Amino acid sequence: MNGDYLELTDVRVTFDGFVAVDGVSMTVLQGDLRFLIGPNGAGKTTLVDAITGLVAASGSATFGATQLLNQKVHKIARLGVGRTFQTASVFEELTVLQNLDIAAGAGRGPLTLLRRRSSVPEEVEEALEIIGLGDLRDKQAGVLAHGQKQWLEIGMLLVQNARVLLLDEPVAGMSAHERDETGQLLRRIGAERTVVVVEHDMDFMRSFATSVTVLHAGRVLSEGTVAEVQADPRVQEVYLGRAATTGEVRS
Ligand SMILES: Nc1ncnc2c1ncn2[C@@H]1O[C@H](COP(=O)(O)OP(=O)(O)OP(=O)(O)O)[C@@H](O)[C@H]1O
Repeated sequence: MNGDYLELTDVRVTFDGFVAVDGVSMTVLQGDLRFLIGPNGAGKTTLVDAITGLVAASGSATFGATQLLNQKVHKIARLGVGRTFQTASVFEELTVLQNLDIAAGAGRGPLTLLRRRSSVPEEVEEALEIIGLGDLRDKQAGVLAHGQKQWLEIGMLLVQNARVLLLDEPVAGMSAHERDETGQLLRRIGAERTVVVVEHDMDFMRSFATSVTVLHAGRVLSEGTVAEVQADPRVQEVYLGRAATTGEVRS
């Protein structure tokens, strides 16, 4: 096993005395496509916020040998840990290529950024290929379909050399076709990276998760393969029972 894995130990986040994340420990290996599921308010997004520096936390979250908790947001990004939000945050007036170029420049100094580019950098070409937006490179991001914007945002993490990707509900609002394309994309990028997907879409989880962690009231309720967590009576009681007919769980 190389050092490319995310290890959380007893992560705890408190808001004014309210414990939102209550001692979470989990390990996500490179090549794993880990889904983080659980009812609304379980603490999924707060856990991702803690790992990416948006909220203070106690405990430990390491990637390689580096402690991520309570570091500055930009430092965590530079360490190779990237995230997306529920709403895609791309620059709508800029083209696909410009969005990727700016993201690629996040790690470079201002002087290098100002220098005119004669060709498309290799990492941007690669990202375009992986996210399947090569033909749309000169389109304004604002005219992309919802799914394509999410893929562009993932591409922006790839050009920043993210080794850990934390994706918050990446398929929310997508068509069935877009969901499937997104699953294939996550498989491609997940083979060489550590990917954690926060999701409520249980059909999507069943199709693409290689492992699942179920959070409930800030704690890990269950963890294992899709089959294992689905068969866990505690999970059925607090969460999956409600999804039996809809495929989607919202409380
Ligand atoms: N900034 C904050 N201040 C106070 N409480 C917060 C804050 N952020 C989140 N919480 C609370 O922490 C708990 C966990 O919220 P969180 O958004 O992490 O849950 P979640 O599992 O991501 O839910 P959802 O599936 O609805 O996105 C909730 O009770 C929420 O109200």
